[in-house]
Amino acid sequence: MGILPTSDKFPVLVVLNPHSGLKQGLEAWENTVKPALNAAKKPFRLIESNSQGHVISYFVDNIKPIITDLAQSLSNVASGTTTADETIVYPTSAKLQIIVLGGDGTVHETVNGILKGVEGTGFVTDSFRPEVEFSVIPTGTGNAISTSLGVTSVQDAVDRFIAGKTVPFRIMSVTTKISQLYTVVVNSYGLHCATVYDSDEFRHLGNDRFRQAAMKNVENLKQYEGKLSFYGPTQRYNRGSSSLVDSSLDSNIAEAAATLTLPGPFTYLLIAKQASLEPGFTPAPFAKTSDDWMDILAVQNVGQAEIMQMFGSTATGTHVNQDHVEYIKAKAIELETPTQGRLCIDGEFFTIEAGPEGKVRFEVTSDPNIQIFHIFA
Ligand SMILES: Nc1ncnc2c1ncn2[C@@H]1O[C@H](COP(=O)(O)OP(=O)(O)OP(=O)(O)O)[C@@H](O)[C@H]1O
Repeated sequence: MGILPTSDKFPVLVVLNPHSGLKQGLEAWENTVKPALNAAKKPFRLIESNSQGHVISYFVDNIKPIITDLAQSLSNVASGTTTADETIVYPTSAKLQIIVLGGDGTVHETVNGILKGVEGTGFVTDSFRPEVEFSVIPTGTGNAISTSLGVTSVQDAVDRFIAGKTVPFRIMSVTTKISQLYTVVVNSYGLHCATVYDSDEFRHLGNDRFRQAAMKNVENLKQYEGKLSFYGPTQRYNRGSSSLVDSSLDSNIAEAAATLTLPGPFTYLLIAKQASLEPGFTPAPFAKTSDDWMDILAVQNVGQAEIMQMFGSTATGTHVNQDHVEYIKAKAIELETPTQGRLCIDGEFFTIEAGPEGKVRFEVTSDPNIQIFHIFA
């Protein structure tokens, strides 16, 4: 039996966003990541993002041929005595490695491009299910994924890639009547979303852009109308016992009746998959990159003093002990707003249409054809 090239010979895809953060991606690539790949004799293919949305369209258009090539590189040729007896044995899985030099938005584009590129094609099935292994090199602004995994530098991220240990990288689905996409870090509504929206004008300040924009929005604090409904199991933070306590054991997330409802209005609402959104800012301290929950931080109808008090404790995650903070882990939730609203999904903006027609459902799906991602940790 002859073995054709293995995945070690298949190129690592390197997605470089030269615009992320303070534009340090290219330098990190040339000075640290490329030399490490060359030293490890790992072939690579560089994909340089040239505009917003480029990475999504690249993967929508190319993921199928890439995975086909990868699967072929892993195929075994079982030989008989003559060439005519040879049969090709295709693998049931294939691991595609992707290094992202950018921020969370670039990981978001990569994940969405890959899943859009394979959806509805029968390309990912029980008999063949590719897996994607991400190495995220922190060269964005917030670097939420890297920060939440405790990655401290470009070199640390490269070392973890070379060491080769991965953990599941779970994602959330966000669905409305007319659209569907995936979130890797956080969905937000209210003050946080307004802050991200306004922060682009302060991009030259690096990480400080979020603080500047947050202060601007706290000064003009608004309340955001909306109702949040929970389906299936939930765990709610209990301040008395300082722990998460099962508040619904209902395992059916498709149930019509909500197990819990927060009536709003929301001052601040996060639906997070990562604990930290940037170094020193850990609003969802119980969130885990690899678990099958999403973490909801909800602050309803409070004033500037309560918001500032919360911000004062988010570095340590102790804000969950404050009276006005609700912290709940869930599998499926729906947000409905009485008027048109704005949702922020991994730094991108999305319009929520008013009323039941515009309802947005967030879910950590257990579909193995969606949860195909791992991350070097
Ligand atoms: N060549 C390009 N020129 C301008 N913008 C780009 C380019 N390529 C991608 N983009 C956009 O850059 C934006 C920022 O990317 P990214 O999220 O990686 O960095 P960041 O916002 O600085 O970091 P983080 O998300 O970690 O806070 C994304 O909206 C992406 O679509």
